[in-house]
Amino acid sequence: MDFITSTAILPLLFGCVGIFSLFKLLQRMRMKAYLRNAVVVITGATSGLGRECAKVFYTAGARLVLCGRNREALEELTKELAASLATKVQTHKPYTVAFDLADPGAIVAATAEILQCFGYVDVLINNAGISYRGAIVDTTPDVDKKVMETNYFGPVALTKALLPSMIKRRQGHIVAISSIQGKISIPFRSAYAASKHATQAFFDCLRAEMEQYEIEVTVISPGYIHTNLSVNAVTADGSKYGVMDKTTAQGRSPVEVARDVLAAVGKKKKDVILADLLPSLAIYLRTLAPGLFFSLMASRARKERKSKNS
Ligand SMILES: NC(=O)C1=CN([C@@H]2O[C@H](COP(=O)(O)OP(=O)(O)OC[C@H]3O[C@@H](n4cnc5c(N)ncnc54)[C@H](OP(=O)(O)O)[C@@H]3O)[C@@H](O)[C@H]2O)C=CC1
Ligand SMILES: CCCCCCCCCCCCCCCC(=O)OCC(=O)COP(=O)(O)O
Repeated sequence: MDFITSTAILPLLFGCVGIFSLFKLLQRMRMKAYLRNAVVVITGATSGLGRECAKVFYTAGARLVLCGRNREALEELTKELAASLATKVQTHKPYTVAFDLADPGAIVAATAEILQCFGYVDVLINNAGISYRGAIVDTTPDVDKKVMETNYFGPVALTKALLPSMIKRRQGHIVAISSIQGKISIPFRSAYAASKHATQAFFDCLRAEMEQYEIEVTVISPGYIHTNLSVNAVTADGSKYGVMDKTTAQGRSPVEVARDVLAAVGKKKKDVILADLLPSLAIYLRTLAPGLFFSLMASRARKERKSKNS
């Protein structure tokens, strides 16, 4: 046995580890080269995950176009990035473009402004979004529309507006920040879950249709992240929810999630779930045992209703 170990198994083991390390190294080098100097547009860069994505892509040497509604917050972020410590790669001063994704008219003008910054776009990260809290029976159609405009129609319109220039160059990468709720629906999130399911469906179609032009599509579905998403959420009557939910507060750090987004984009992943075991299992349960999943969700709705009424 000792003879076999020393003459066959150990060299084989070292060989495998060596090949694996070399593969990882090459993958990292390819990823860095892909993102260095790439023109990356990030929507919702004023806060939360978008803001952290701006930092990691900036540090990776990307040429950024930062988008959001709040012009001052975008300028502030640009200054913060410029003041950040020197990195190993050359960094570039970001451009900013302020517009409202829920305003279809604004997207046409914003696209022209985005394309003027560097002349083309390599990566579009559709990150901006709002969440929602409410019962379906109490929710006004205007609230459903607002969530769909921000999370679905806006990103779809921006993507479509940027596609012709990507197709012409036969180069580009579209990223959609969806959610675990783009894979499963949980009670009292109807408009949000619907917008994220629509996002998943649209960008899955886009991936298939863009393959001929070598344009990549990545859909990223995170679980809870510690941002202001719940605070900024809209309620059934259109007012701001204004509460930092426990689930949000206990969510992953946006810094870590932004690093995972950078890696997913760099590796040109097609579909990525960034969540703990339970949400990941829930996705399987929804597919393999839908009846059981629906019972669990109904019980969750009962409990939530009870705790609200008590
Ligand atoms: N936090 C979480 O638990 C999770 C978040 N996600 C997703 O991550 C993405 C980022 O959210 P997160 O960082 O958490 O939340 P934040 O509320 O911190 O950030 C949302 C961003 O979207 C922008 N935004 C909102 N509405 C509009 C609009 N009408 N037009 C343009 N920009 C808009 C905001 O910018 P401004 O207000 O300046 O316009 C802000 O920069 C969202 O798509 C969300 O669904 C997914 C899973 C979990
Ligand atoms: C085989 C055993 C399987 C057990 C499965 C039990 C079912 C557990 C349900 C788990 C539900 C997870 C929901 C996760 C939701 C989530 O991560 O959402 C991310 C967001 O987008 C958050 O937005 P919100 O506005 O809702 O805070």
